[in-house]
Amino acid sequence: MKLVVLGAAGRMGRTLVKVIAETEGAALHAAVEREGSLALGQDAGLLAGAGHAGVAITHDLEAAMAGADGVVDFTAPALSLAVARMAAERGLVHVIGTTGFAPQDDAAFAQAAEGARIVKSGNMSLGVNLLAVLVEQAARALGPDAFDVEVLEMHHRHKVDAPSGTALLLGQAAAAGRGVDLAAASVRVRDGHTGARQAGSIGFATLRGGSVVGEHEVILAGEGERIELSHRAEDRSIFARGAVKAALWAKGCAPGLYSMRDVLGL
Ligand SMILES: NC(=O)C1=CN([C@@H]2O[C@H](COP(=O)(O)OP(=O)(O)OC[C@H]3O[C@@H](n4cnc5c(N)ncnc54)[C@H](OP(=O)(O)O)[C@@H]3O)[C@@H](O)[C@H]2O)C=CC1
Ligand SMILES: O=C(O)C1=N[C@H](C(=O)O)C[C@H](O)C1
Repeated sequence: MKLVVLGAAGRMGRTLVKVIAETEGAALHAAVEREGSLALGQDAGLLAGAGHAGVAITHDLEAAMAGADGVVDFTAPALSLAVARMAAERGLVHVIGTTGFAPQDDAAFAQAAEGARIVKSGNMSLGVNLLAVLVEQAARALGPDAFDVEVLEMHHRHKVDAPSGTALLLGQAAAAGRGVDLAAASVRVRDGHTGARQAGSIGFATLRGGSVVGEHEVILAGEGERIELSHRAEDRSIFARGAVKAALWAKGCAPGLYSMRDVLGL
């Protein structure tokens, strides 16, 4: 499968180039960065520490997508939205790991998925997607009156969006377990005299610092006992391996909008 890596000089882009080189059935077709990037013209494999790939990083997205089967995209919301439309016009696979979208962007992805095979997830790792299943079960079993749900996350100092896509995915799993709407139930910030905790709310807490790859914890706190379900990412390759697996899986699917739970059969 011929894959285009967007943001090829970024943290995830470089990891993806390495994982593609190691994955049977996947090949690096093109590597894209923004116009003016210092990475333009460099060999994507050498930049990623994966050996010579024979693919020079380009800013020409149209040319990069010509002849490709799919695009793997861990970049920024504006680019991912534009590329979803381009993937739809070409009937391509578009794997979207980018986070930080606005709620109204969902409609644009649903429309693009009429032509493209889109796999979109705030976290592409097996471990986090299994954790989401466990959180959903726990929230369903415990109910909102006896147990309060809080989602904590910590990431490296360079991360630009909050709460993380994973925290929102886990909050969504808790909301689904309880049969409530996350947007209505979530409390994203607490500051000053907040009053007592609102029953049934799903709280979020965000930490940023250093080089932390990604840590998430869902706490279900009751009277006299507390359940803590957590995941620690130690290496970005867990996300990249999930994304490449998603691309290979989606190639055989009809156009549509899929999640990592679909890919992993969870
Ligand atoms: N779903 C998942 O499993 C995971 C998701 N992520 C998400 O992936 C995204 C990227 O993370 P990370 O790799 O750490 O970030 P980086 O900033 O290291 O990489 C992003 C790359 O995309 C490039 N880029 C952004 N906008 C454009 C554009 N319009 N045109 C061309 N290139 C562009 C950036 O270039 P420039 O620096 O010039 O802006 C940069 O090289 C984030 O949203 C993050 O939350 C990360 C890990 C796992
Ligand atoms: O920006 C990151 O680094 C990560 N982003 C994703 C998120 O927002 O949850 C996934 C992972 O935790 C790393």
